[in-house]
Amino acid sequence: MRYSITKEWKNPGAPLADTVLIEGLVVETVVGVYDWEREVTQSLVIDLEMAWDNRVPGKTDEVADALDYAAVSTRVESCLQTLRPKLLEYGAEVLAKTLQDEFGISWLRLAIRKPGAVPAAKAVGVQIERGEKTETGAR
Ligand SMILES: Nc1nc2c(c(=O)[nH]1)N=C([C@H](O)[C@@H](O)CO)CN2
Repeated sequence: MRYSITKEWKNPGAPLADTVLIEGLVVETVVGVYDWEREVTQSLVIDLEMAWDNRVPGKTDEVADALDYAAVSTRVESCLQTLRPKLLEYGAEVLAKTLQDEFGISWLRLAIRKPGAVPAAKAVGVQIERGEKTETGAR
């Protein structure tokens, strides 16, 4: 008899490790603490890792069961363009809460980079993790 080794078999009750990814999403918005920065738009680069139970869309092949990365990307852009944050920290906090509330994401890791803000660096930025990974991926 053959046994397939599943996560549940190895570690019942463990948080689901599945995620949906968005990497290198470029958003043009007003951002920054200095007066000149309130007069221009600059590029932010967003990386997102979001807990989701991919077993369900993996069975049904229905986007309605998936965390739609296209829909999330559109919301990331509209959120940051409306917010026009001074600090990346504030942008990250509001964006994380917006995505968790609107898409039912239990846990996410979010990085916002601001290329060119420090000319000697490739990019500077912030990274946050919010929420808990649950057994099913749901909130
Ligand atoms: N931790 C942070 N430090 C700084 C930020 C920020 O958002 N978080 N922002 C700035 C300025 O806006 C800078 O990017 C202008 O080049 C400075 N430090």
